[in-house]
Amino acid sequence: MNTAEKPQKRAWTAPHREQPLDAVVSIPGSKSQTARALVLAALADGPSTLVRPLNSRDTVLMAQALESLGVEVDTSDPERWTVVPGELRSDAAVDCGLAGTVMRFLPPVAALAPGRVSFDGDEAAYKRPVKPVLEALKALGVAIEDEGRGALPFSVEGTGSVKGGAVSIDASASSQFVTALLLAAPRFEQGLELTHVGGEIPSRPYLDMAVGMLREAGVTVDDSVPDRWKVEPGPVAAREWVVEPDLQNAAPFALAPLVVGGRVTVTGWPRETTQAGDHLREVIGELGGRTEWSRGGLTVVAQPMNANSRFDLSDASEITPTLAALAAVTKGHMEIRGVEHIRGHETDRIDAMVTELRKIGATVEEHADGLTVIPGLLSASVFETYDDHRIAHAAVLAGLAVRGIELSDVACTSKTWPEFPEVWEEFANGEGV
Ligand SMILES: O=C(O)C1=C[C@@H](OP(=O)(O)O)[C@@H](O)[C@H](O)C1
Ligand SMILES: C=C(OP(=O)(O)O)C(=O)O
Repeated sequence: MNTAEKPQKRAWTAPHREQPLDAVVSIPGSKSQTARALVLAALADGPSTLVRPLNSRDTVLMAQALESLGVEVDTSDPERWTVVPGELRSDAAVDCGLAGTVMRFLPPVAALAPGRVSFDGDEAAYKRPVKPVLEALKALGVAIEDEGRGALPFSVEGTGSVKGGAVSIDASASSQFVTALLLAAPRFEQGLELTHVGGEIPSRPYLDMAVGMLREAGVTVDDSVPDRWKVEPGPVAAREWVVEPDLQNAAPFALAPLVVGGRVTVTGWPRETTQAGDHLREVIGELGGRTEWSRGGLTVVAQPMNANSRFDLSDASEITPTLAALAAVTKGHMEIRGVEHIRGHETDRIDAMVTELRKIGATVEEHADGLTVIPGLLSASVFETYDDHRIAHAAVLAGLAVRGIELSDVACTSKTWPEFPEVWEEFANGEGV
């Protein structure tokens, strides 16, 4: 199992490449599916297995947190994790690291434990919003101690059961608030009727993923009314969860041919999926690239790029930094909108990309909900990565085009892919991976 420790910072020069690519890459499992499968397996009516789970800081933190809550999680076989649920324990201490999935998905699970469960995480995690989940739990009768912060650190004082019922939240800052409550809801005595009240919910495909996986576990979920979910109380079925490759982590690889030419195949890209990263296929097409199903996956083939583009990435916002970096090192204007909520991701990603792309010579206009990038005369810089794996992905894509870009820290990629630097190096320098 990979370590859940906050990684030591490591400066790293991104590899530069001039020749077109011809590569086939395998991407580790989806963070979001692994996190959901672990939670559902922990609440299930028997032992479950996860096939090809993601083994990275976020998912190891999730596994360790569940273990501290009394669930057996055996990660000794990296291809197959087994989860044996048990009586939930209190007096547990959950380390969330910087993982949104852990800090949001586990408080409703902790509410089912018979006592106090404390939550803490990295300093950068203290800025990330959790309030709507905590307020919803309070409204459902669960005692929470957060000194009014609505953020880490906090503790959940469970009584061994949650009554459930109707509750409203504002999920405009993160879809994870909804997912968190839905995943634990079948174990609430009365189930849950959850209504979203507020601005648009971002990252909607993740809600389809949550509802889809709940249904696969035999739970009845009614999502027929927009922004309202009804989850019936009942057992969560133990099962085998087969985890797909993580399509968000595929982004820098899939976009690389648009920078240096050639073609790249991401193996095992599912033909049908609820993963938000699947939106990349559409984005690549709109940029002028071609995608085809070949060589055991999705192949991206470089073609002359379209000059100007505009994207609403509210559904797939995690690709914003990487796409913005692509815009800086290719041609034309790119406007990205609909992603105000990424200011509350691992770092303020809009602010970070505006700063770092200007440093390498791009002209960047900042909007409340996005940015517009116009390439300029580019030169190498130290690219600050702000503890954020997606900013590191952006930096390496820029580094393919601009020789000598140094990432202030590449170890932050361990959040979702500890081997990322070595895999990227081999990809960028080699004939194929
Ligand atoms: O539920 C999930 O697994 C996720 C939902 C999204 O969160 P937001 O809705 O906060 O964007 C996404 O950005 C995150 O990487 C994973
Ligand atoms: C926003 C992200 O992560 P988290 O699950 O921590 O919110 C991400 O992985 O891009």
